[in-house]
Amino acid sequence: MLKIDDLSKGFKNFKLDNVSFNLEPGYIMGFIGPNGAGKSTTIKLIMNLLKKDSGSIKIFGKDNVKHEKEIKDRIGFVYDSSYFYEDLSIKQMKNIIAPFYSKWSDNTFEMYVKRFELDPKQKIKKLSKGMKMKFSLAIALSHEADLIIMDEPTSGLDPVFRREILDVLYDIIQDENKSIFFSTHITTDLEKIADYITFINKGNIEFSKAKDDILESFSIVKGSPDLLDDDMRKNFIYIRETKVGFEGLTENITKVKSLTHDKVLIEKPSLEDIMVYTAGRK
Ligand SMILES: Nc1ncnc2c1ncn2[C@@H]1O[C@H](COP(=O)(O)OP(=O)(O)OP(=O)(O)O)[C@@H](O)[C@H]1O
Repeated sequence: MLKIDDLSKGFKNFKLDNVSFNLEPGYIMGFIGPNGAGKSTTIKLIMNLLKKDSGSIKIFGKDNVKHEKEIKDRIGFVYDSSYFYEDLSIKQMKNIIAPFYSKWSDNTFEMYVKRFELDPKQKIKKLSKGMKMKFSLAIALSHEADLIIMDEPTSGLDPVFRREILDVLYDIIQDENKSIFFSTHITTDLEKIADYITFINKGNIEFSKAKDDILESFSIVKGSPDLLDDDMRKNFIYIRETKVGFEGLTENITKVKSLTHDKVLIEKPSLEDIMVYTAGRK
């Protein structure tokens, strides 16, 4: 579906550095990372809204620039800021967008408009942020796209809207030939629906793996500060220390257990823990 190899793009104060990852058909991949890590830059490069310096982006096995028109016909794209004409109504805007897609379906669009409780006569400028996102999503889902790409689709949405959007995404993925790639800061959403997580930090991919493998491979360790000698420290990605104890993230729990003779408390980290500790690593 999506294959990115050694993708680089430099700005004055930032470099997206040899980014590589793959997304197979039938899966949802979450794209996470701190502010300014390079998520939107990567998505813009995928959508050919920015020009890469080097590397390759293949979508449906084809170069994303050479075959842009054909590829975009099969992509549903949801961008984080509104790109609609504010003075038009939902229906008028839809009428402008629909002819660009070879497989546009008014029936599907109307189904989503109903499901999202949108009024087709309402002007775009009168829609709330959540309603605009729903409208974007209705557009993205109404032309039988095989790949849905979204930049922070759930940001700023309340939990009820968010859950509904996650349900829609989950329904789409029941078709094993479709995939979804989306960036988000809301890692709990990914814990619910993502199959794969790609984590970018300062323009570099930290990991791109199955969510279950990620959650399985990391552990949070809590213990007394006197356990932290140099040997022990080497096993941690990040350690937060106070006078009374430490808390650290490790990928090497067997070694930590043997060094501490089980005198530590071990917990399973959330994706947020993994992201925060990995990003905080010195
Ligand atoms: N057109 C541009 N010109 C110069 N620098 C840019 C440009 N676009 C992005 N950047 C810089 O590239 C870096 C990565 O930005 P990007 O928007 O990709 O991050 P992000 O991971 O999407 O962040 P956020 O989570 O805050 O949305 C930032 O330092 C940003 O200032």
